[in-house]
Amino acid sequence: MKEKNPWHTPVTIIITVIGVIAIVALVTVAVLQNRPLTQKYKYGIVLDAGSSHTALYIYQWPAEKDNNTGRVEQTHSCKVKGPGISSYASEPWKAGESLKDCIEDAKRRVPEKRHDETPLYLGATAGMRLLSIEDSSASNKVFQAVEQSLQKSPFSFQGARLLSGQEEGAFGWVTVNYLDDRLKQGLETTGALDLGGASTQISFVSNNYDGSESPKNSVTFRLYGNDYNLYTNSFLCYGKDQALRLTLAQQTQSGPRSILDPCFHPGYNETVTYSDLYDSPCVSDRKPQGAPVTFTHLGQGNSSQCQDVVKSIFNFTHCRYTQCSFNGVFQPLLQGPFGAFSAYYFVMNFLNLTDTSIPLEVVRKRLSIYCETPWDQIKQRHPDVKLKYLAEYCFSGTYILTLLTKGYNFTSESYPNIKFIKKIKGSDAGWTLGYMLNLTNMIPAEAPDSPLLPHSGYVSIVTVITVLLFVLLIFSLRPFWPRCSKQPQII
Ligand SMILES: Nc1ncnc2c1ncn2[C@@H]1O[C@H](COP(=O)(O)OP(=O)(O)O)[C@@H](O)[C@H]1O
Ligand SMILES: [Ca+2]
Repeated sequence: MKEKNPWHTPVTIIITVIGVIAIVALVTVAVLQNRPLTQKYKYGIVLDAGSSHTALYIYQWPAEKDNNTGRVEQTHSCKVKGPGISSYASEPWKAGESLKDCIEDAKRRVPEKRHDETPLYLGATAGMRLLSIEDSSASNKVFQAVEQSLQKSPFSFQGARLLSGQEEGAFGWVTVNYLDDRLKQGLETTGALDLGGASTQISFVSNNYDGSESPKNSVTFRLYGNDYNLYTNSFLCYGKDQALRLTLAQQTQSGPRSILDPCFHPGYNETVTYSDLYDSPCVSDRKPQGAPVTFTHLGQGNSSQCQDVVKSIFNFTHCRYTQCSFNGVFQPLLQGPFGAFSAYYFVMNFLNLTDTSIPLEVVRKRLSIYCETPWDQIKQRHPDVKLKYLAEYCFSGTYILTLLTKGYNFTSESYPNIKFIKKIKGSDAGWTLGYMLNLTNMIPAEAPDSPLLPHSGYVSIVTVITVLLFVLLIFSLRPFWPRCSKQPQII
């Protein structure tokens, strides 16, 4: 006789069906209820008005998660055509006009319904710092012109202002460490090295620096529950364009008709106007009296002499602190890894020298071979590179190595701690992101509460527990199971 399968009794079938429906319903509800809300983004726009050019950056972050780290990313950047806004001192309205194309671009990139809630900031750096020293009314007019132009945009314009060197250095440091997810996790931070055209910044955390020695170099932050005591310094006139002026001023003090410049390639030959060269507060007080109108700038391509000329723009004679970098500026002991960006990256990348595991001596050797290469050959090898940049890479490379080793005291041992970087996780390294995070209060002082589990972990646990409960339920109903006896049943 056939034994009847106890699972096939109507009671168990009903329990099973109800159970399965209950599990499916429970898991569905749990998943839907806790699903991350459809991703809606918020946006922020920062204009970096640098000395050589202006760039616009668009950032986005999930609308629900303003307070979480590592969530703001750069989605787009736009390079403004023409020079930096400080170059429009004599026709300020053109500074405002110059920004229009990138604003139009941003209008297309940010969804229209978000335009009026998207904050728009403009921060100006060393070019405008120099203009405000030279001619403060001209710099005010340039700011007025860009403000007028940006107020007409559909975005929520929050003002155009001059960043201090301290802010520029500190926000660059915030950007690098935010993008690397180092702040929320309380990890050892990365120092920031920013080389611009008119100024250069160094910012890092050093254990033996509490800010009491030279307080003007100290910036303190409380971010995600951690305290940071940051050392930062900005050297005005030590961006690479102004540093080049300093070396040219050094070589033209006697008012010569021509100079043989060791930092330019052999065969390089350009006419330079004295009044152009000395038209900057970095050198204007040293303009030689009775010089001719122009001089001929000839290249010599002599690396060791170039190093000497570059070294001569740094002053190491006085230091009223326990230790200094240069020009009497306090600097604590270097510590930790460093990210070097902006012109550090452009120059070292062009020279194929971004790999800092190459020994410093080899880097110097390769650079000297490059500097000694005739100008004609260099032009032939790089027909697509802007001639102004191309002519200056030998000087710029030498300046970078001198600034790092003689200026900041990096050694052959600590040089590999530097990484030349352009972007981190798709966002440009620079002060703009840190500036926006600060102004939108996007980095909280205390660590935000985070969910115990990620969404997927939560769903798995709910499913497993539900299945377990169901199995338990089935077993607890055992007394009601139909008897399953081995005895033959009487039909
Ligand atoms: N492709 C490139 N090659 C070499 N130098 C570059 C390149 N792109 C930009 N630069 C230089 O990077 C520097 C950027 O400085 P910038 O941000 O404008 O000035 P600052 O930060 O001092 O206000 C300038 O010296 C500019 O010439
Ligand atoms: Ca800059």
